[in-house]
Amino acid sequence: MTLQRPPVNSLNLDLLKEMSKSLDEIAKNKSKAMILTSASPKVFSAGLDIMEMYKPDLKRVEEFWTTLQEVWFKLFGSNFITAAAINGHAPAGGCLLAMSCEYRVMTGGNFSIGLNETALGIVAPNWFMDTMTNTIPVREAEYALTTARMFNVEEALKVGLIDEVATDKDDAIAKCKGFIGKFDRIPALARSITKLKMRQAAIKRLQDGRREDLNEFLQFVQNPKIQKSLEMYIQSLKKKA
Ligand SMILES: CCCCCCC/C=C/C(=O)SCCNC(=O)CCNC(=O)[C@H](O)C(C)(C)COP(=O)(O)OP(=O)(O)OC[C@H]1O[C@@H](n2cnc3c(N)ncnc32)[C@H](O)[C@@H]1OP(=O)(O)O
Repeated sequence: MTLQRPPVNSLNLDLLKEMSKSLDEIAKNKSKAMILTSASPKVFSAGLDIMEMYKPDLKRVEEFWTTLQEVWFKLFGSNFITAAAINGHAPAGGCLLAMSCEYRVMTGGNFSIGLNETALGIVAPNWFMDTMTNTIPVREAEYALTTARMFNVEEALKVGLIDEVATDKDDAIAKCKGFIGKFDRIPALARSITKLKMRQAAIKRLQDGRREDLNEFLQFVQNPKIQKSLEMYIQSLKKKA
């Protein structure tokens, strides 16, 4: 699955809906595995489209959040094998997508990956945190989340946020295929049940608290202080350009 929403693959409602549909198709056509990557040469995904959260239309932003939850359920909780060929920056929601896969290969270069929400004055939801603690040790996750740490490729490898480094996108995809090939001699049902058991607690937590998570998000997004933080962050992104 190749993300292709220039310039930075930010996740707006339309892209999330497309991803949700594609994940359904992959599950339905009984594909063995999926590799998630990006058509951009330098950005895997810039995370959630901040413009969806800035001065939002309430009905749309509610659909935006529930679709994001759905994409996470379908990706994190998929039966099929998932790997991410991370060929560029992967902040926040971009990092979430990568961490929701079972294996991550990142191309070397001046790219960064991490959950930087606190830098925007916002708090990553519990299920973002759960996805991170499913990937790297809890202590490292707490430190990274509170400090909005963006890891460079070497640091990400060292902490276990990524599994391998690749020279370029083709190499990243080849390495993802290498990971997928490891399951050739493992019975598929045993593999997928094991994966889902390992992920069950995080999945159940969001299933049980889905409405509460949405309400919390809706409150956040209507909070004037959060809106101010988002406005300042958008300005800083524009100034950079
Ligand atoms: C309100 C309650 C919230 C509850 C919790 C929500 C959890 C949130 C999760 C998230 O994912 S929030 C999004 C966090 N993402 C970021 O902080 C990434 C910001 N972007 C960047 O750091 C950089 O753009 C990049 C990804 C490193 C790429 O850099 P590059 O130099 O290649 O591109 P830019 O010139 O910076 O950007 C081009 C263009 O795109 C706009 N843009 C960038 N990121 C986003 C984004 N996430 N959403 C919307 N738009 C984005 C950027 O402003 C530029 O626009 P123009 O100036 O061309 O108009």
